[in-house]
Amino acid sequence: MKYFPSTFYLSRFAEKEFQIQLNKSSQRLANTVLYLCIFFLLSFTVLSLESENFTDNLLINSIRIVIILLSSIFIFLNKRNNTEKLHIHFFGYAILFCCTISYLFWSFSLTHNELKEGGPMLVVAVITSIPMLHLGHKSLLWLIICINLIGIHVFTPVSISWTLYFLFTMIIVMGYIQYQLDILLRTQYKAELIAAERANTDKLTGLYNRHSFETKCSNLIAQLHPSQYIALAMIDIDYFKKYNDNYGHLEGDRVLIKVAEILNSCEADIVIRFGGEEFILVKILQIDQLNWLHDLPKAFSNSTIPHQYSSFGRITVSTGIAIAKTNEKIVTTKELLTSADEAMYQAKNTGRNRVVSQSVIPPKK
Ligand SMILES: Nc1nc2c(ncn2[C@@H]2O[C@H](COP(=O)(O)OP(=O)(O)OP(=O)(O)O)[C@@H](O)[C@H]2O)c(=O)[nH]1
Repeated sequence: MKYFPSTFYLSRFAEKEFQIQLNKSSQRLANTVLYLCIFFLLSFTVLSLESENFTDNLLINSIRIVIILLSSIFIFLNKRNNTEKLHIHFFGYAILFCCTISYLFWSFSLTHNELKEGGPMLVVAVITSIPMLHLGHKSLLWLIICINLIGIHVFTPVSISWTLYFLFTMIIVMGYIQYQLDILLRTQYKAELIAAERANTDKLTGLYNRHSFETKCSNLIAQLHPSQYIALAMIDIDYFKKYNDNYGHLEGDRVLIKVAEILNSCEADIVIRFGGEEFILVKILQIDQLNWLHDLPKAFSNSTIPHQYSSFGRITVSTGIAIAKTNEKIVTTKELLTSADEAMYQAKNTGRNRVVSQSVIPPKK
């Protein structure tokens, strides 16, 4: 039996992304609970000031003030925190939560001394629900909770059997709810991932579609090292209208699938069906790879797809490649695309079934 959905439900990468998303949504809830804690702790301190037993309870009041300060720091840090570090930050946050809430009840029992059997039940109910906020490091958080409960038992006038009874009951109930919640949230996340993947994928060829082009290309440009080049190739099937008109659209679809297969084997970093019979390939190149795709016409002649209405007698493609080296200025996706488009039309106008490359020099900003 697998106990922690975090270890088996999603891939490692997806799990990390999921935790970041979850922590972000828990951030506000966590802050609200901390504000409440601060409010209660301040009230107890003020009450103790009013009843003039502040100095009698000096240790307790000092702990209250320390927790108030710590909580305020956490709220401040939490608001400034970036998403990447939130995971680690949130763990510290969860520990503070456990301690603050335990202390709150301890404090409450000391002030009113009338928690009786209901006291530990409430304490356990609240505390056992805390790990729900943070889906990582569960075992450690449960351990902290148990230590806190022992503390509460020591400081409140309740029999050990009641505390243990409530502790085990609540752990079973909350553990079950948590397990279901873990599965539910991850199922939802998985469904979102699948929907996003579908929205970014071309149904016919299985390649990424235009929708995801901008983001993927910008991400690739951001990874470029100074010694590397980036190449964007725009590929257009020649005389495809004639193919459709004579062989029919279904046959045309089959050609698109075959073309996608050939392009997929070109070792590009990104392969996109840009729309209609246009494809885009993007790749980071080393200096010795600058003739990338120059034998693409040969690849199409090897896997002959007959097209008797083309002057070549088979399916061919015209390719325009834009190559940029980003030594000083950063090239943009738009600049690459415009240049590749120009080169592709040059390939069309000079006879089709060929590759035309041109360098892109980003304009001075
Ligand atoms: N079968 C099929 N055809 C498509 C699809 N999307 C676009 N097309 C067809 O692609 C053809 C594009 O034709 P044109 O833009 O005139 O280009 P072309 O005939 O290839 O001519 P050149 O590019 O000048 O060589 C049109 O007939 C569109 O109907 C598709 O998903 N399936």
